[in-house]
Amino acid sequence: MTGTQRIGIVGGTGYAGAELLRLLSHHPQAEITVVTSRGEAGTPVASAYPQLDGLTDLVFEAPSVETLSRCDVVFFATPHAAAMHDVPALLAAGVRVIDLSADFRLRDPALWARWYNAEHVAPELIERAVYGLPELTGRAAIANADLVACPGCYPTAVLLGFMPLLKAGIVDTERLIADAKTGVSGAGKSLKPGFLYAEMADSFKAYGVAGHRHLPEIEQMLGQMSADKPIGLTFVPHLVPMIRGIHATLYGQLTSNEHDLQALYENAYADEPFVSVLAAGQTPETRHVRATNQCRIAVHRPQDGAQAVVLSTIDNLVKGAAGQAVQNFNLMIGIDETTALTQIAPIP
Ligand SMILES: NC(=O)C1=CN([C@@H]2O[C@H](COP(=O)(O)OP(=O)(O)OC[C@H]3O[C@@H](n4cnc5c(N)ncnc54)[C@H](OP(=O)(O)O)[C@@H]3O)[C@@H](O)[C@H]2O)C=CC1
Ligand SMILES: CC(=O)N[C@@H](CCC(=O)OP(=O)(O)O)C(=O)O
Repeated sequence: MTGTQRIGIVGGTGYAGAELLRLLSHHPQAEITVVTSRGEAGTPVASAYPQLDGLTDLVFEAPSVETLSRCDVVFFATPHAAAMHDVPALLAAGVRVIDLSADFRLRDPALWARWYNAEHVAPELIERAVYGLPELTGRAAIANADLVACPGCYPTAVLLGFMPLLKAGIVDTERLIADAKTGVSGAGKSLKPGFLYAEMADSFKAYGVAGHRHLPEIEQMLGQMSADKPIGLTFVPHLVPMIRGIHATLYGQLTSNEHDLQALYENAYADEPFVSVLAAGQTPETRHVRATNQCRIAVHRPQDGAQAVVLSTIDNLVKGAAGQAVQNFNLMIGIDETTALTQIAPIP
């Protein structure tokens, strides 16, 4: 086990960066050393977040490799196509990197370029990056990594929901459906007219139906967990008027009648600290995972038919972003994976 780690957070004024600050402020082995913002450089961090009054004297700094090299571990909570510019120099300086953005999630840089409308500037590092979904990737690979690509929020909910079915090989992998809903914090803090209160409160809509950038990421990882079977996924995201939370309803055509799906899911996640399988017949709710690193899953087989229906819920900012990043951090430094991640959702 390593000692206290000096932490850098790039993108400290954004929602995912703020969530990292919230979680790491009480982490026994994290000393937050650098928090960046280009727009707020020079401003005290606690003036942006009164919740942190008395907990930090830090001042936002402009991001630079020189500044961030003072850290042992740097978290990037920046929009896509930002981290890839600085990661090569940070790794060369011996800094370990946990990237919450999509820069190192896709194995194929040409596919990445198509979905993210940019040329990848560090394609040579993609192989080196470990996909940071501990329940799928395995702990040893993450522990040994110096570059972790944290999954997207929708991929986390969808992959954890489908994984037992695909690993057991009992669904048609070419006819999978993921119907997912997210809260508005998924879109980040920057101002966008479509996310004004008057535009989205008391309303509900699908978006990205023709193709969302999480589709290739989900397909890539579904392929990996099903021993490279061909994958066909219909993925439709929706925006619901809540702040946090993802609810994914997943459909898979069963190819075998012989499985007790409830037992399959309970066994698959029996040892996972952050995945709870609900009792038969129950349905998860986003409020029960709010501000926690939990994924709550229920598996159903309506009318004992050929369709498995899986309901998967997470908090997009925690298990879908900052919490998962801290889970990876804990594994990387060899401490209990649940450190600083044992929050209980507020009631009500
Ligand atoms: N919100 C969510 O639910 C989830 C987010 N993520 C990912 O986390 C990342 C951050 O998302 P989110 O917090 O929502 O986004 P926000 O828009 O809320 O925040 C972005 C942050 O990055 C900083 N920033 C922007 N551009 C750059 C740049 N070129 N270099 C350095 N800093 C920059 C901004 O501050 P400033 O401009 O002042 O520097 C701001 O602090 C994204 O990649 C997102 O996809 C992942 C899963 C879920
Ligand atoms: C409401 C909303 O816009 N949600 C975002 C969620 C994605 C996100 O946060 O980005 P990651 O790829 O890092 O997970 C979206 O659909 O693009």
